Amino acid sequence: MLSIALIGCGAIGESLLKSIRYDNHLQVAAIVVSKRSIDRVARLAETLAPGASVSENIPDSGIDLVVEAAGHRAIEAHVLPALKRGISAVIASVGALAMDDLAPRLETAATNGRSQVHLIAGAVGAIDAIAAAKIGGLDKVLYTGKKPALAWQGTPAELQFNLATLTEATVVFEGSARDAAQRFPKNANVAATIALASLGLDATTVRLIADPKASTNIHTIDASGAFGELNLTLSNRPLSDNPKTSALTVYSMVRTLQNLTGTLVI
Ligand SMILES: NC(=O)C1=CN([C@@H]2O[C@H](COP(=O)(O)OP(=O)(O)OC[C@H]3O[C@@H](n4cnc5c(N)ncnc54)[C@H](OP(=O)(O)O)[C@@H]3O)[C@@H](O)[C@H]2O)C=CC1
Ligand SMILES: O=C([O-])CC(=O)C(=O)O
Repeated sequence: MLSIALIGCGAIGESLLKSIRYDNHLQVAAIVVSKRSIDRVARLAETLAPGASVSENIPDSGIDLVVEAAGHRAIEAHVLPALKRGISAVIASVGALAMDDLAPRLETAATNGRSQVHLIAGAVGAIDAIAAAKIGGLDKVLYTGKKPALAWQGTPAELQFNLATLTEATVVFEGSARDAAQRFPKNANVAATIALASLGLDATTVRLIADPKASTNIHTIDASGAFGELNLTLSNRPLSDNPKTSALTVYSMVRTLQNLTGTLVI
């Protein structure tokens, strides 16, 4: 039985709790949330994670694994200290690794604590294939992320375009995966994931598109190298609680957790 501290209980966190509720190998022992969310999440936990503590901090003992679904700042506040304490972590907010020196700090914390960081594939696929292709040598990796226009609300795209009146698919960003992840922390985690698995944050090219005609989150990877070529398109249904986030992200998180407790894993 893996005893989990879930960090964040928004769209992903709540959906994750529903998905793993009856898994005999996983026990959510703690849910770590901001002060303002404690009452709301304590009510949710009564049915979705009975017995879990709900507080602002990871308990001092009894936790085997930290699962982050809270955003970039929570990694700094909760994941880094947990890794140093010897508690491994599963991270959803992979784009955070494009910030400052967070990636090497996570590595140092995990080395010192003899723990491990698992970055989920999240809303995208073929991470295994591009990571393998990298070993033979990659020439080009382009990620294109297209979402409904309103999924770009609250992002820098809103300052440049009137999202509510767009009539055509519009490129809202073109550049490196590092810039994309830094400027669109809630919409470009997969850009960072693809980059970290392939050519790196600075050499992986990203294009982000707001499309008023789209009803799904469409992720495309075009890669080429010594292995040949890869062209992948996913058309993901968004979570009802958060149109920025695809349901596949939750399933990817569940799969990661199941692989940590399973005996025959794929
Ligand atoms: N890898 C991938 O493919 C994807 C990754 N993501 C990442 O997952 C994260 C979660 O996504 P989603 O659930 O849709 O987002 P939501 O905004 O629905 O939920 C995030 C939750 O995290 C909580 N939170 C924020 N900061 C902290 C903190 N320091 N400590 C504890 N809780 C905190 C918020 O609560 P409060 O309001 O109380 O602060 C909120 O309830 C996103 O921020 C994004 O970075 C998202 C989609 C895909
Ligand atoms: O959920 C998605 O479709 C992808 C996403 O938001 C991200 O990469 O941050």
